[in-house]
Amino acid sequence: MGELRTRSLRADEAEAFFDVFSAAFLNDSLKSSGELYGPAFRMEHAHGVFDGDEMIGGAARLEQEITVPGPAQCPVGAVTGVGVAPGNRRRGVLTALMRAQLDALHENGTPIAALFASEAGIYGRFGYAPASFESHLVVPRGAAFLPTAEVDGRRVREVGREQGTEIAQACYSAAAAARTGWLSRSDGSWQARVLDWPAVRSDLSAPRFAVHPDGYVIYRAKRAWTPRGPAYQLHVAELVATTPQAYAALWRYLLDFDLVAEVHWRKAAIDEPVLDMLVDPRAVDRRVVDGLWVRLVDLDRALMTRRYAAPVDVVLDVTDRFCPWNEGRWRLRTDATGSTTAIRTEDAGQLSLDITDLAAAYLGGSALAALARSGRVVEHEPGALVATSRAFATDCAPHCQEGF
Ligand SMILES: CC(=O)SCCNC(=O)CCNC(=O)[C@H](O)C(C)(C)COP(=O)(O)OP(=O)(O)OC[C@H]1O[C@@H](n2cnc3c(N)ncnc32)[C@H](O)[C@@H]1OP(=O)(O)O
Repeated sequence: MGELRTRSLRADEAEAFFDVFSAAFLNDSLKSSGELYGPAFRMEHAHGVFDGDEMIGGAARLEQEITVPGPAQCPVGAVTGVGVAPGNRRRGVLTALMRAQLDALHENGTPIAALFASEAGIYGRFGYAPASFESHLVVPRGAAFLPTAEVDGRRVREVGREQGTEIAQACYSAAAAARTGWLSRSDGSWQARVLDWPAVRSDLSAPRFAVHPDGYVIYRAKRAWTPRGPAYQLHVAELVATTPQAYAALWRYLLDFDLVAEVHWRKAAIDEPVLDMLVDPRAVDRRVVDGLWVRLVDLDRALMTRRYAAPVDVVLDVTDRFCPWNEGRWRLRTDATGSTTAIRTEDAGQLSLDITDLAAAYLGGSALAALARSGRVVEHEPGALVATSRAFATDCAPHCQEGF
């Protein structure tokens, strides 16, 4: 085995990149995924690791914006397409890719990186932590709403892909800017989201679009006939509404669908409003798993981009094994006007924590006070923990219904 070299890729290396990606996921149909994902990202933003002339590992990133608490928009490196060809694993290929990628984001001033992890044990060592959680919901057909749920009576109608995408794009952009954890989307990302692509279709129908004047739902159907009758499933890809009444109308539409036994949504928020609208919330199957993983690339930029729930003045003593430029003591200070500074200080640390703890708390997904109970965050000055934890808290749980 030769010496490994890591470098950014050229546009003409897309085929080799997607070959590695498909080999890594043991899925031959991903070889053609360049068609699907190609328009979403630029190959020059991807890195490859080479053994001689052979590409044996790759990692890409999309340059997008994420809504952070405030709400405020923050540039994010959305990491995707990470894979190392079988037979080349545990040689440090991923480590080299993460090194190159985080150095590039640091150099170009992108404050945070984010990803969905295939396996939860991989990314903590590189400073990532789960920053949002998602619910897998299964709601039975016909589930009744409480009288407090007001359903907008205007009609929900089915439209084709082209019209549906146009309506969805406008509605999504209006909603995303206010929802912590939602990402901006390029035309390429939209294309990847709405195409009917066999590799991701599995046993589901092509995406279907149902629209309302103030919202939309993109879903796929799974047909099933049983001796007791039809038992179709509807699988929600995303449901977006700009008013609570439209949200209720879209859910009512799904829950009252003929032939259907269950509505599934794998990427619902953990505080999804439908859970508070049902007469019988126990009828819902709900499983919570990690969602978006975040890495603070530049701690100071990241901390200064978001807003805080309360004024705070605290010295954080931070460890960061993989990005040492974040290590050390930082004074985070916000005032009642929302003005925030995060600067290096020689003062004694009031809280000791790792960069992964700040990532976990960054969008409001985990409380620093809870992380302290697990021993990850240590308080050195009484009162510092509660004050800082409250400042990081958000009204609604962060959520990200992307799948990159
Ligand atoms: C954002 C995304 O795209 S997520 C998709 C990630 N890709 C996949 O899951 C595809 C299948 N898996 C792979 O391609 C590879 O196994 C990868 C990318 C997960 C790991 O690549 P490798 O080159 O083997 O990793 P590398 O040798 O750099 O390992 C670094 C460390 O991570 C650990 N590690 C690597 N993979 C895993 C894993 N799946 N679970 C737990 N630990 C892991 C290694 O043991 C090593 O630990 P050490 O530093 O204590 O020795």
